[in-house]
Amino acid sequence: MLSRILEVKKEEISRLTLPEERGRETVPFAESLRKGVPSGLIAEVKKASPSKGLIREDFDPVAIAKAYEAGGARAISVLTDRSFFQGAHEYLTAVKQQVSLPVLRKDFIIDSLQVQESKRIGADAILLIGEAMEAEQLKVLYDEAYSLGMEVLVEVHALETLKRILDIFTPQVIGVNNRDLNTFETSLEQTSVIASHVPEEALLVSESGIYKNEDLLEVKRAGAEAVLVGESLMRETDVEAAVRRLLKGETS
Ligand SMILES: O=P(O)(O)OC[C@@H](O)[C@@H](O)c1c[nH]c2ccccc12
Repeated sequence: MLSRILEVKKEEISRLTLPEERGRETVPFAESLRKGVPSGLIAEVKKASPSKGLIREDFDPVAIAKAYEAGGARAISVLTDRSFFQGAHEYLTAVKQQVSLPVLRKDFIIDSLQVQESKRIGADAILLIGEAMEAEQLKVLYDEAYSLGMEVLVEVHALETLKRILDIFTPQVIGVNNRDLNTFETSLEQTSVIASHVPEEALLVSESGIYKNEDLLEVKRAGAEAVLVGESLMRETDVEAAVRRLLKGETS
């Protein structure tokens, strides 16, 4: 699956022209998550996914992001990939303009042009997926993002991938994707597999497959300092109440 997505991305990049700068001032991402520790929540605006199909029919990205903020999330993730996740750049720009939390651009970023584009559409942080490129290339895009004033969530699924990256540098924020992007298999245990190899100074985020407060407690016990949650919140009618239930009053 991941390789199919990357093929489509390469084609998109070949046609990419940079939009005008649309965002506002950037808001610190890692710092906001650290304030949420022990469970800084990145809540994701996600309409659909290749594994689950359409997740939410009644889809108003700004209303959802505002409910996430009111419920106690520390950052908002917005899917901008159109082809596989029915996302849009416009969703991110709109959320950035109307919500004060930092906004993470969730997409398959493998090229410098996409990093520049992220800044222009208003991202405070971007996702870089370890499995999507060589560690050297990831470092180049990582440095470029920081030089533009953005931050980076470096995601890995496999321990091997993390080791390749740590051989080169230590990212400030490291995410474990509990879902394997090739098979879609999801297991929260992946967080414990990775956690003991993550350097102390990096902030560890556990991503995907978190449905309830017990799941959150499980990944926290494994060492996660923040979580990234999409589907389970997107399926709820009252999104704000769902965030509160997930966090169970653990953050202010
Ligand atoms: O909907 P979930 O299971 O709560 O997962 C959210 C997020 O982790 C997931 O959307 C995700 C993690 N890494 C990605 C990379 C690309 C696209 C999507 C993702």
